[in-house]
Amino acid sequence: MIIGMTGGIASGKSTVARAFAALGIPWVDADDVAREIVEPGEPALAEIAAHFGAAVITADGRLDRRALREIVFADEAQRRRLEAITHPRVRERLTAHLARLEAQSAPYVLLVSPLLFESGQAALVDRCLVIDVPESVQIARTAARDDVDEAQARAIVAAQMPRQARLARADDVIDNAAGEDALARQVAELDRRYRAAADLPPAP
Ligand SMILES: CC(C)(COP(=O)(O)OP(=O)(O)OC[C@H]1O[C@@H](n2cnc3c(N)ncnc32)[C@H](O)[C@@H]1O)[C@@H](O)C(=O)NCCC(=O)NCCS
Ligand SMILES: Nc1ncnc2c1ncn2[C@@H]1O[C@H](COP(=O)(O)OP(=O)(O)OP(=O)(O)O)[C@@H](O)[C@H]1O
Repeated sequence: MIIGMTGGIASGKSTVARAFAALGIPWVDADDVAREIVEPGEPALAEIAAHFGAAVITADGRLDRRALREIVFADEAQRRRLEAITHPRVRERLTAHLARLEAQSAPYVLLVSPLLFESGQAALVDRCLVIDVPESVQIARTAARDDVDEAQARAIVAAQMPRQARLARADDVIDNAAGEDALARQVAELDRRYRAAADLPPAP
């Protein structure tokens, strides 16, 4: 069984994934895979350089992520162009990662992705788990964590699926506006349900 975990920027996906990992559940993160496919030498990086120009490539030939971020979150057409280059490759590599994880005979596995619904990755999973927080919490946590100002955090949130639309597609929801204790309880309860669905005993 593959659980797709999603939520907007800074909703807490990595934090929740670590809590599942502590219960023995393996996971793959779409943001990590999206980084792998633009490493030097990868065809996606060459396509990005051809379309966006030298301004998005650093002196040592790597992707200048900040420069590209500033372009694509200010211009939807450019963001769509970037996604046309990256998303098919991300999906292809995720499929291979998930097959490898499933072969490890874990009770179930997690695909963690900010764009599970937006980029067609939901087709790769059996159930969708949404990590839900109000937008104000997302913006505050993004600005506190990343090298991103509040206006850009708002632009990134605006480029993602609206909160209510995401919730409407959820099979399960974790409310991550509450504290870490409440989060741990919700993860333990879901883990019990997922193991029961997979017909396996609970974690010790
Ligand atoms: C624009 C890029 C270069 C910015 O890089 P940066 O290191 O600043 O951010 P990072 O990759 O860590 O992403 C941070 C968050 O931004 C959000 N985000 C990233 N890409 C997108 C997008 N196309 N649409 C909406 N939100 C996005 C996600 O919530 C993500 O978790 C990078 O995000 C990118 O290449 N995006 C396109 C690939 C993609 O869609 N990745 C998302 C997972 S498939
Ligand atoms: N329940 C919580 N209470 C307080 N802070 C939290 C909680 N959950 C997560 N955070 C903090 O919020 C920030 C975002 O969390 P995290 O990195 O897990 O989100 P994410 O959804 O994986 O983000 P992204 O996809 O943007 O990388 C982190 O700084 C994290 O420590």
